[in-house]
Amino acid sequence: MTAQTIDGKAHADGLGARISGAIPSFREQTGRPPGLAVVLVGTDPASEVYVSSKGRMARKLGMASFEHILPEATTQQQLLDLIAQLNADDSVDGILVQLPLPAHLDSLPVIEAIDPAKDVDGLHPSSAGRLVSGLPGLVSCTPLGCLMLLRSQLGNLSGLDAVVVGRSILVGKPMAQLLLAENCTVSMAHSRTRDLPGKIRQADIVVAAAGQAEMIKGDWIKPGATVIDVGTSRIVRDGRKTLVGDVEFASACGVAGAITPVPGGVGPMTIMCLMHNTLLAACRRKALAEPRLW
Ligand SMILES: Nc1nc2c(c(=O)[nH]1)N[C@@H](CN(C=O)c1ccc(C(=O)N[C@@H](CCC(=O)O)C(=O)O)cc1)CN2
Repeated sequence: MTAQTIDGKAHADGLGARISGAIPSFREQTGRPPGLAVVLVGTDPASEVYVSSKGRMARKLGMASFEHILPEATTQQQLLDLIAQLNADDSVDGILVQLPLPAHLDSLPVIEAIDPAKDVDGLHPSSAGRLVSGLPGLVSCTPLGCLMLLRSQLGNLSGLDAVVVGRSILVGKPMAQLLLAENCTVSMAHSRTRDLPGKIRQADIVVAAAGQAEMIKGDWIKPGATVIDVGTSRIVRDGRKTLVGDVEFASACGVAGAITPVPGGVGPMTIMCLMHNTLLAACRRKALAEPRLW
């Protein structure tokens, strides 16, 4: 069996087309485009790439992009002052602070300082609480993108056994809540889980978000399962730097029914779901009808 490869880039392009199609109507009704503010502290090379991709994508779709690149030595108070300024700026509909922050900064108070109506990363405790409570809100971009891929691949997820490997607030926890809301039977696995291969072997859906290169092997996967790989690790293979996921792609392909590749799977959906959330936040802030985007 060779698994079907789930093309995240194609899905993201489709979503992007629907988002850009909805922006002229927002502009007509408000006299301005939806606005996204992205904050980067320091010079982490991967974060610099992600932040510039976000700004580029926002502009490409017709949004306003406000990029705030702060020096490594930025203090907690300076960062909180910037968040307060962005909260008060009506042209900003979404605020995202790129993670991880430098070690001397505490990310949770910064996330808590963001106006929940502008929390396009879905990380504010209010957004997380709304998700758990089944209330409409803004959902963290990577798990939202994973859910879109799963729905498009499998249709109705009700009754399926799902395992989420990893328990971060960015991916694992919101992913488990989204799958629960789809009526999956959800297990959460993490670094202390006993018999991880055994847990994964029972799952119809595997979402791998542990951040460990190629830790999940093909013979851990239930034949025909759908595998969503959130990991992105750079390893050296045959003397060359290679980007790999948390799943050993070659061996998993021989067992799974469908699998996301790395790169080109979940990553492009993360960026497009940020655009999705920015448009949604903009419509909600202005009490406009929300476009149906997926
Ligand atoms: N505030 C946030 N910080 C971080 C988030 C987030 O959602 N919000 N997620 C990640 C980084 N990230 C976006 O910020 C992100 C990661 C990966 C990709 C992506 O498209 N990856 C490509 C490969 C790119 C490469 O070659 O390096 C792919 O998988 O195809 C987009 C966004 C942590 N921080």
